[in-house]
Amino acid sequence: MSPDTVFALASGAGRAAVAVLRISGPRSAALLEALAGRLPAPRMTTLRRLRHRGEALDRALVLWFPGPGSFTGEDSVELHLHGGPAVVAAVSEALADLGARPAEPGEFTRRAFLHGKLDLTAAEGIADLVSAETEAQRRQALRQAEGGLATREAAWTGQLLRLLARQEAFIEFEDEDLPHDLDIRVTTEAAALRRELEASLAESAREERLREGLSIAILGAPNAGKSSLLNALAGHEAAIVSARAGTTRDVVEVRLVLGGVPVTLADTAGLREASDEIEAEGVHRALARAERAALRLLVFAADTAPDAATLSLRDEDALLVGSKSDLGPPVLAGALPVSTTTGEGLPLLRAALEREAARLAGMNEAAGLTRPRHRAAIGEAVSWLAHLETAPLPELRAEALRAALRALSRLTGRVDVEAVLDQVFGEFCIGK
Ligand SMILES: Nc1nc2c(ncn2[C@@H]2O[C@H](COP(=O)(O)OP(=O)(O)OP(=O)(O)O)[C@@H](O)[C@H]2O)c(=O)[nH]1
Repeated sequence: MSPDTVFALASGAGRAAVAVLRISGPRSAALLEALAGRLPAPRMTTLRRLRHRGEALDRALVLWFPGPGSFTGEDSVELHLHGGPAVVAAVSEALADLGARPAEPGEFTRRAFLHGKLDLTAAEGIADLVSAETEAQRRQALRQAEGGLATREAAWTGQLLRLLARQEAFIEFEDEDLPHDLDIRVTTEAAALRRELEASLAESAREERLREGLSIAILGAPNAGKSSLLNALAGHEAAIVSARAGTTRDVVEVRLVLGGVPVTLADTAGLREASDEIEAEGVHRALARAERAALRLLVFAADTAPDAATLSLRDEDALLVGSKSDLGPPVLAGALPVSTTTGEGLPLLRAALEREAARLAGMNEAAGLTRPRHRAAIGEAVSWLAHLETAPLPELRAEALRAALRALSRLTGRVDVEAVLDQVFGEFCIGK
């Protein structure tokens, strides 16, 4: 059964100068002919009047992409319509009337994957490009869409296949004149590859934070000036500031961009023995947020002694802020003096935050793992390679290598281990 022919608005919804309707599937050419007359030359922009059942619908630029040289790999059409909702609706109705159906979310990219036009990591990169909000996210997404991660995966897969071919040769031609240390070399090289994969896992937290946004929590005693700090960094009055201790009860969030990294900055309830159950819940939420945040801003006011609850949150992912510096020097050595009243220290704090954002969520040198799905696949390959190192028999080691290959192939969703292995092993043939 041939697949449906689908259509969807590729540009944003609502009124616009131009709306792009995309059509993909075996009936694309027939639909275009029905609406616009004879087919234009492939990939050439042509101005046509679109008609359906005797009714003129629009004058539009039409493009005809014969498969497989299209985004989806199928016959495809693009209609660049006038962007009014009524025009889009009329042309969509005509397409449905002619037997096409509206596409599901992501269906064009899914079809491109099924036709081998891109692998899963590239498809994810395209999804990330569409939702990228900052410059660093755009660069990260583009690198993945252009095959950065797939290239690394291919290199790792290539290494594993060579190891497997050698391990198989060792099993199959055991009695023959093979280098006697072939078997040991497989284990040593597998261990080196395992360490490389582990390094990519260690780096993955930064890439994931960049893709998802970095979480920063502001913590401190009641009245330390946390809400004032959030408002100063956000540039607007997001949180209520008052002289009454215990004003902030829930977590208040603002979105910022720091050094190209999208950040969620959260103001939290002051840490102290709560006087009622609402405040107790607020403190509970503050501590939960502190736990989840990649970076903690610990705020100590110049007019109060450092409190134990906030002090206990000090670690390498905490930045100490000495607030209300207009009232005196910070009470804690190493705290950055800041006053939201005079503005002192705010540029320095912002610079420190940008540095931390780059450290915690910057792009890596090599294309990295940006999703839990990637981490899971690599993590599984790592545990199979660790397994190999202790496996007592060559057959078990070969099996561990196959399992590692299968785990890796889930990254791109494209590699057929057996097929590639036939090819590699065929080349390896030792005169037999
Ligand atoms: N002198 C001075 N006062 C400040 C400064 N920042 C905040 N304050 C005052 O300190 C009091 C508490 O400020 P908030 O920002 O509400 O403090 P908070 O830590 O969010 O307080 P809770 O919500 O109770 O936990 C208010 O009266 C502010 O005006 C500052 O830089 N200098």
